[in-house]
Amino acid sequence: MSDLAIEATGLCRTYRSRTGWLRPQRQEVVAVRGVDLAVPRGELFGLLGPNGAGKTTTIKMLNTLLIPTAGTARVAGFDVVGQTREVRRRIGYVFGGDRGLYDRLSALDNLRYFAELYGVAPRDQRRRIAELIDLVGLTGRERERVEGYSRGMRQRLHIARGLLHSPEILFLDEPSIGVDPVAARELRQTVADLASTGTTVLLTTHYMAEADELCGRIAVIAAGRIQALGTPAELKHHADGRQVLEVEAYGVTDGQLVGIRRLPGVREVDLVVRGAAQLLTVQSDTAVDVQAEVLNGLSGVRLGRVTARQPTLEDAYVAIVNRAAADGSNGDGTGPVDAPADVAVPA
Ligand SMILES: Nc1ncnc2c1ncn2[C@@H]1O[C@H](COP(=O)(O)OP(=O)(O)OP(=O)(O)O)[C@@H](O)[C@H]1O
Repeated sequence: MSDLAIEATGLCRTYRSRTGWLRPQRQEVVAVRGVDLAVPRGELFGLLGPNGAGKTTTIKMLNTLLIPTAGTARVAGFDVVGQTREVRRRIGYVFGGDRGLYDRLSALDNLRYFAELYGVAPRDQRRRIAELIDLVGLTGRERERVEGYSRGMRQRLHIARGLLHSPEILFLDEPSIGVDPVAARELRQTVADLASTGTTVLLTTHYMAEADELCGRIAVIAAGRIQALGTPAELKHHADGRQVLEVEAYGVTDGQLVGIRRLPGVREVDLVVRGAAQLLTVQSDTAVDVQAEVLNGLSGVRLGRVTARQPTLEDAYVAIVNRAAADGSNGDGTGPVDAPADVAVPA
């Protein structure tokens, strides 16, 4: 038996579609362009990246829902193209969102139904379902209809469903999407508990903090390629030599952002909306003090708290994704990736 739960070599996927009906045109999107992965059994591995990076496409190839256009992958030791049945028997797949549960049924009845569907032996069903309800923290609520469940509870029930047939490997695609912070914390606890049972977990997420807390190693994917891979501590080195200035502001204009991006020593500029305020984050070289220049560039804007701090893993992630966008690191001239709304364009 291989020590690797997941191994991929040169995995690629191109989508071909047609647009227009009068003069149909063929369109090609290269979603994944040469992904190599080696995930040992029992690891909680994170796949992180901006929108459109290729995370879901990668997961779908690994769990046999999509055929790679090039490259190979083995999951639980079996080939994802030639041995789909063996792979499917050993994996679970849980994706974020609301689909896939019966609202009118209780959690218990949902799990009973899916246990039948997944072929869990009748004599094992009762014990397995009880174990899973306990694992995902729904004990005491299992007889209530799912329609009354919060998003977080539903998501934990999804995880229980994905684990019914005791998979060796669980793919968790954006489990915390749309879940409030408290429920997201409970969800993270569930994932951590699950990993401690020895199940290999491949988690995709947009949230660096989530990956940081949970994952042994993280691959940052952008433009269909792995741009960086390592433990959270290793990834943090991508922001070495930088310092971060955070400014709470009200009404920063695009023109001002462009001006700040052009300041000497500025490496990344990121603006996110936090309630009524904006949070401007400026990464700069430690050798250059940009604070006075940045505040000068914001003249006329009402400012709140101004904080200088050390870079976090999130800052390192922004640096990795932006570097990929800046050098169009697709390597084939297809240009930069789309940065998500909450990730800055490169300075
Ligand atoms: N069925 C499809 N047909 C055509 N293009 C597709 C299809 N599915 C995905 N794509 C494209 O492939 C690229 C990668 O998409 P993918 O869904 O794998 O990214 P992702 O990292 O999971 O993004 P997100 O975080 O937004 O879910 C994107 O450019 C996307 O538009």
